[in-house]
Amino acid sequence: MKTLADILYKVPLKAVSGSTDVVVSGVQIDSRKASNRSVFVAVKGVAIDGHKFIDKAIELGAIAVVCEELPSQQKEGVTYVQTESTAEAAGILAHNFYGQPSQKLKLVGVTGTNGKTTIATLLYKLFICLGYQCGLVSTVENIINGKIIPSTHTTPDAISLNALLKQMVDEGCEYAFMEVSSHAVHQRRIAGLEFVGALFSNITHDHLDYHKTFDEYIKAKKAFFDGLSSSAFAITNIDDKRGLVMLQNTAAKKLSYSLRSMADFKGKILENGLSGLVMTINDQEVHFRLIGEFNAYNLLAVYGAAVSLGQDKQEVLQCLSNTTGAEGRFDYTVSPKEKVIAIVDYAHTPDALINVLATIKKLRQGNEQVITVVGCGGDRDKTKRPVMGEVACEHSDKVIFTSDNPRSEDPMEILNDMETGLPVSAKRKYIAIADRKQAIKTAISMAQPEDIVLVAGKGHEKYQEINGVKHHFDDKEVVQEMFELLNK
Ligand SMILES: CC(=O)N[C@H]1[C@@H](OP(=O)(O)OP(=O)(O)OC[C@H]2O[C@@H](n3ccc(=O)[nH]c3=O)[C@H](O)[C@@H]2O)O[C@H](CO)[C@@H](O)[C@@H]1O[C@H](C)C(=O)N[C@@H](C)C(=O)N[C@H](CCC(=O)O)C(=O)O
Ligand SMILES: Nc1ncnc2c1ncn2[C@@H]1O[C@H](COP(=O)(O)OP(=O)(O)OP(=O)(O)O)[C@@H](O)[C@H]1O
Ligand SMILES: N[C@H](CCC[C@H](N)C(=O)O)C(=O)O
Ligand SMILES: [Mg+2]
Repeated sequence: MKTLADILYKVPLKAVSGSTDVVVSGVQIDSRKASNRSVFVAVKGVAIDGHKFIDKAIELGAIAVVCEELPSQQKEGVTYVQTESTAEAAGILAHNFYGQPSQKLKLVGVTGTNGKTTIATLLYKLFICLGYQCGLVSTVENIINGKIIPSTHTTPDAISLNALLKQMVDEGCEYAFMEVSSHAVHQRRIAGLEFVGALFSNITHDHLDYHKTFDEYIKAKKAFFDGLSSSAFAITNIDDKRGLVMLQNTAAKKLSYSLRSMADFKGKILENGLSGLVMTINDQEVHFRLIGEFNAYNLLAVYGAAVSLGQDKQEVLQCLSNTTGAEGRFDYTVSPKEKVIAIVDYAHTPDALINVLATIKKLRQGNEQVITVVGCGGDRDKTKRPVMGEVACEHSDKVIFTSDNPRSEDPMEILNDMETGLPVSAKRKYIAIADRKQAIKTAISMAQPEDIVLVAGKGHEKYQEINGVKHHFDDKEVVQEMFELLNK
């Protein structure tokens, strides 16, 4: 049983009206979830101001309200707490309410534009292989010792996140690996958490709809490292232009990885083909099942984290050598008869698309064509659309622009955005087919034996979101269907 005073521990207070010596039943940032004796935290959101729902939460039983502005009319028997940032307070309150779970686990966070899911998933798989009980918080799914809990965000809101971490503690986990999105840092979903380690993968164009400028986006990611304690470690990719900036103001122990220069964790690719990567990591030669240079970076980051967590280098490399990546990341199938290669990948940023197409280019053995099916999400950063259109055309032989979660937007408008700015030479290369299933089928039927079809943008996703409704859709399923047809 916890009181309001217990969970206010470490929350910077401006004013309190009413008693804090009251037993509370939970913490909520959504008034609709308030119930008897819960604490409602009013957060100013992107769409709406949570302060508007204070009375609604009290009607549903909230016994205390944490807010940035005290309401002029206060209700009898309700405690009002004023604080500078309720988003920050929500994290700390949730952490206290759930028994400070991040202190009972070794929590490692991964941030960066691309590679978070891959790195966090590899860490989870590695530590399971090393014999530990672990948890994972990721875009694809959350996992507690093998048990899957569906995921709604890359990084859940502070309440769901702390509840999940508590469940990990209750189920005996020693380690937890989580993705830390820039939205989560900016919205303080991670406030109050104690990380033993943090990793940076890279930063490139994405989410400018939300952060407005690239500098703001960098600042959001950097704030994660700025908040680490001196007992934590921070590992960065020094081949990324912003790699060192990320660690500029951190109190944590600074470590680096690189494929190009001297670093604490130094890798060198010896072979890079469809059967995997052969590389040296700090002079040890190892074969990995993962494909592509970008995965060499992900593997270095994972190795660095494992060694920093005190694991045996040999055992780490042995486990990693057998590990496969995350679902829908360079996920490939070969058609039985024509040997067409279909690759389903979650590349949904210009940089990820360049990387995956560069990897494919290196895998080509002769004159096989590369046919790319790609779209851009609706209600998301519009400035990446023409860039992704251009990247796809520049690095593929043929391209089909199609829909990728149009959400509330008109799919044809998104396709138009992708087409603007394409050079004349590219215009002969592409067609637009808004229906994603039709687009994938067309690409596969256009393919000659041994050609490569890249289906980019949705990876593991099992839906196509149109006007607020998620319709079942699975890129891999459509590829399989088409391969079966070809085989008849
Ligand atoms: C743009 C964005 O990040 N939005 C997130 C944000 O919502 P918001 O600021 O719009 O909230 P709001 O609707 O304005 O409401 C403000 C407050 O009022 C409360 N409210 C609202 C209505 C009501 O009746 N009662 C009530 O109390 C809300 O609970 C909220 O606390 O806070 C919500 C609660 O934490 C999130 O669920 C929501 O994620 C939306 C659904 C989303 O799509 N987010 C994406 C962009 C996202 O977060 N993505 C990143 C990954 C990005 C990457 O690839 O790196 C992620 O971590 O998943
Ligand atoms: N280290 C990397 N550098 C660049 N691109 C990468 C890297 N790792 C993966 N990718 C590419 O980016 C795509 C997304 O990878 P992943 O899901 O691991 O990233 P993420 O950061 O979790 O993305 P999200 O923010 O959407 O959850 C992959 O499908 C692949 O094409
Ligand atoms: N975490 C990213 C995922 C994008 C995936 C893509 N399929 C899309 O829907 O745009 C986002 O929410 O922006
Ligand atoms: Mg992810």
